[in-house]
Amino acid sequence: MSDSQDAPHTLQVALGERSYPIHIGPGLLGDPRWLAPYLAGRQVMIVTNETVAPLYLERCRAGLPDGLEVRELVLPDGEATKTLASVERIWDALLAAGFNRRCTLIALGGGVIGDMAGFAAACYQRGVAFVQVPTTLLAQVDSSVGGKTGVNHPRGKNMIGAFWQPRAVLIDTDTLATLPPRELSAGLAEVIKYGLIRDADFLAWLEEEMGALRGLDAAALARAIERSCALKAEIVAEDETEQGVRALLNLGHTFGHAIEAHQGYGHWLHGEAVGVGMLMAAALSQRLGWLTAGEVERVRTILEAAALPLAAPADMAVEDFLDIMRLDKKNLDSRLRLILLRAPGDACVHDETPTETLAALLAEFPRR
Ligand SMILES: NC(=O)c1ccc[n+]([C@@H]2O[C@H](COP(=O)([O-])OP(=O)(O)OC[C@H]3O[C@@H](n4cnc5c(N)ncnc54)[C@H](O)[C@@H]3O)[C@@H](O)[C@H]2O)c1
Ligand SMILES: O=C(O)C(=O)C[C@@H](O)[C@H](O)[C@H](O)COP(=O)(O)O
Ligand SMILES: [Zn+2]
Repeated sequence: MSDSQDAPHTLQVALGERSYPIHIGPGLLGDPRWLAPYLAGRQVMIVTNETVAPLYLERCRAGLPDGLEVRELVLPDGEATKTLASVERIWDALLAAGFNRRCTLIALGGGVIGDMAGFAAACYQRGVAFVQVPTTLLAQVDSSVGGKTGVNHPRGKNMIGAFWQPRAVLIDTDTLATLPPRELSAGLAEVIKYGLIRDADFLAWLEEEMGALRGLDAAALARAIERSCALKAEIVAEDETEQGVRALLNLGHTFGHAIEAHQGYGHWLHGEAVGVGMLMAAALSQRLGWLTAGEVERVRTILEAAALPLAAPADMAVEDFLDIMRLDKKNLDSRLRLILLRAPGDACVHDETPTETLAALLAEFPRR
């Protein structure tokens, strides 16, 4: 890549006085220019996990200016640890260190760390500063932006949480070099989501560039991250607390969250469950007469090219799906609200799917 491509790009999440930048580029971690401006005071806690710490904790620490009181908390890894008990560990560590309201939490890791550290920041002494330093593709394109924080409940994903915006998002694209291929594919599911809900040109570009993206081509990844963040920032700025358009970001999630909860958190990666959930949403859209068979096939083909699963778990019956989907946070007045596709690149919120149509889709969708 040329120097100009290497220079970090900055986007803005426009939320009035809580607006914040998303810096995207290689080599950001370890460079004090990027973290220092967003620290609330001298007390800083880096929250990370056992996988990420040996890879990037030292570099993150090196990116902090001298003279700070820096603590590190290394949590266990995995979606199954996205619990209130883990968040309590963060609060315990903050109190043990005597951290006050002007402390800053740095979330160094994937979406699990980001969601938990963000929720800990939202509640500690009724709210302290935090900075997102996402190290998975999924976290870089989605979870680090927009301020949804929280933890899982055995009955449902992200059931306990808060909207709490970070002071900045720092995306060091170099961190993707160590990401396992399965995690890269999981992140690609959320990237494909943006194309499907709002940007048909981006979807077509992704179809062309999927090989480059899976091969960790730096320029292709940088473009995918930037376009994804721009679309998310635009939607969040329009509807921070999901009263309307933000719900489109949930394409595939009503089905996907049901799979994650039913299978036991961590057995299916979030992105894998969302990927197959988007195919289910596309297939349901076809049953409602909105998508053609060819358009559903297009969705299936791009998910396959991203090496994502295309079938639901063999042991999930129709009622297993419906029981969990009835608890979904989008539902109002006991009606299921689903995100469906009018066309690739054009999603909508729909709460009038006949139960028999949904049940038939769930019964007939392929299992693996
Ligand atoms: N808040 C939101 O808006 C939002 C959006 C999307 C997803 N989420 C949540 O995010 C979570 C999924 O995030 P995720 O996919 O990042 O999972 P994750 O946080 O579990 O990270 C995936 C795996 O990659 C490892 N890892 C992280 N960075 C690495 C690196 N650079 N190199 C090697 N390994 C690395 C992690 O330790 C973990 O094992 C789910 O809990 C999901 O609900 C939240
Ligand atoms: O930011 C959003 O809004 C999203 O829906 C993004 C999703 O990719 C993400 O998985 C989110 O955590 C789901 O939110 P939830 O409210 O359905 O738990
Ligand atoms: Zn998601």
